[in-house]
Amino acid sequence: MFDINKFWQHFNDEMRERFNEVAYNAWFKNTKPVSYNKETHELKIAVQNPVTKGYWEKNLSTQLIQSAYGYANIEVIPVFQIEGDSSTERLVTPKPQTQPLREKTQRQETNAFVRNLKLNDKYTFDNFVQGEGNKLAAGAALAVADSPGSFYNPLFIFGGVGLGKTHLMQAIGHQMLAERPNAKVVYIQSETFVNDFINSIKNKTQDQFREKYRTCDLLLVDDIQFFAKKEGIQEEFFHTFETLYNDQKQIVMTSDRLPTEIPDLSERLVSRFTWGLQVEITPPDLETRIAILRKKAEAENLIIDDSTLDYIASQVDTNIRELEGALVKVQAHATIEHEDINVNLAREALADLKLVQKNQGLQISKIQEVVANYFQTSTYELKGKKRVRQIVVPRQIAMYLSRELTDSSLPKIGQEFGGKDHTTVMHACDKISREIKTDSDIKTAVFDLKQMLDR
Ligand SMILES: Nc1ncnc2c1ncn2[C@@H]1O[C@H](COP(=O)(O)OP(=O)(O)OP(=O)(O)O)[C@@H](O)[C@H]1O
Repeated sequence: MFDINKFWQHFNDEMRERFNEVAYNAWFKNTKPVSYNKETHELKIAVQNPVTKGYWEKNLSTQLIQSAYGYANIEVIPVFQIEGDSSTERLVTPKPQTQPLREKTQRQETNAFVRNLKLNDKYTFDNFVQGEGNKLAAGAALAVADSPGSFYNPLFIFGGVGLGKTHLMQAIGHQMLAERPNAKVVYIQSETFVNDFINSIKNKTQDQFREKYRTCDLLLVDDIQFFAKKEGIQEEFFHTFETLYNDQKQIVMTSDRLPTEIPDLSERLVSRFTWGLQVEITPPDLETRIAILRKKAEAENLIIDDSTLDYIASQVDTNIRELEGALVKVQAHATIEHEDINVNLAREALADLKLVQKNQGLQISKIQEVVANYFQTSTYELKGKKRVRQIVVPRQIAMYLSRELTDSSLPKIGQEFGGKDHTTVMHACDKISREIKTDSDIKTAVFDLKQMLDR
């Protein structure tokens, strides 16, 4: 009799030995066996999200089959299903991966020159706290670090300012260097690529430029949105990308928005960027913010009780860099005042900071409220799915105004409108922009609403 729970325990024990804690938590902690069919030998396994599913199918199935064979002498057929993923992050599912043109080349370990540019020692997987807003991105980064060049290539991480995109990207670099110290890892800001390219033209050193970028094992390009509208650079990057991709070298990019939202990014780059995986990081919830602060406090040997951590975390809700800044500020205040850190001290230290971002700038929720009132409908309907004209038009106008009057990305707006796709928002924005020119009712409504929102 094959007891799946006992077997699962046995398999997990084996895997715990093989994987470090971060990887173990990512792939096994929330993965559970569901059922085993002794006729068909299908072993159903529930995983949390598509990244985990992909990783299991590609990298862990064989080990599972072997383990089951060793344990009970049966050949199981693993079948994966995604269960209850409440995550708010978006995962843009890859198009079928096009096969690289050339055969995988033997990695050149010897004589490889190390080009470990400015990786921050602190940006490792161990120091990265996983939470709702980043767990898909973290899983994808771990998967890429595990099988560079073959799993999700390129990996495109996008999201707002200070949410850990650079941290995750560099963690992949650290892991590669830990496993292959001679690997050539190139980490750059996209502006560096631009400057290097321009200098190489000026100094007639294009060969060296190409050598630097086209022969690395891992290319990490931060903030790729700065390639917007730079045609020559895009052309050069396209060739860099092609060479690396065809050699099955891993490419990881970050951006504050999706490739389709980067102005004048060439079609062929947009399409290549979608070959792999695009995954979003969204702002951390309170629990994750507390966990991040706790980790930082431990690293600095600071003793801070839970209620104080809770207080600091509640003051900064969108940007982890600012959250860290708040902790430094509290720490400095304690040193100057020669006092222990507690809630009162934290309150004093942060009093002068206008840290709570949610009151800054116009919020999408405010736009929804004003638009709903104007059209005598409700925010509930604006976020809903009804396709009748009396609701569709206000909804599209609200989306258009959210795009015009806030810094929010299309995915973020989609999310605020009941989890709609960014293409729906894009369509609404295009449509209203056109109709303002041709339909005087729409024009008047948008004009009035803008006046109302202009506090
Ligand atoms: N999940 C996390 N766990 C621990 N630290 C984090 C986490 N996310 C972000 N940080 C820390 O927050 C700071 C900002 O992160 P990072 O620079 O990676 O953000 P970013 O998304 O690349 O920002 P930008 O858009 O400005 O480039 C870093 O010090 C990073 O270590």
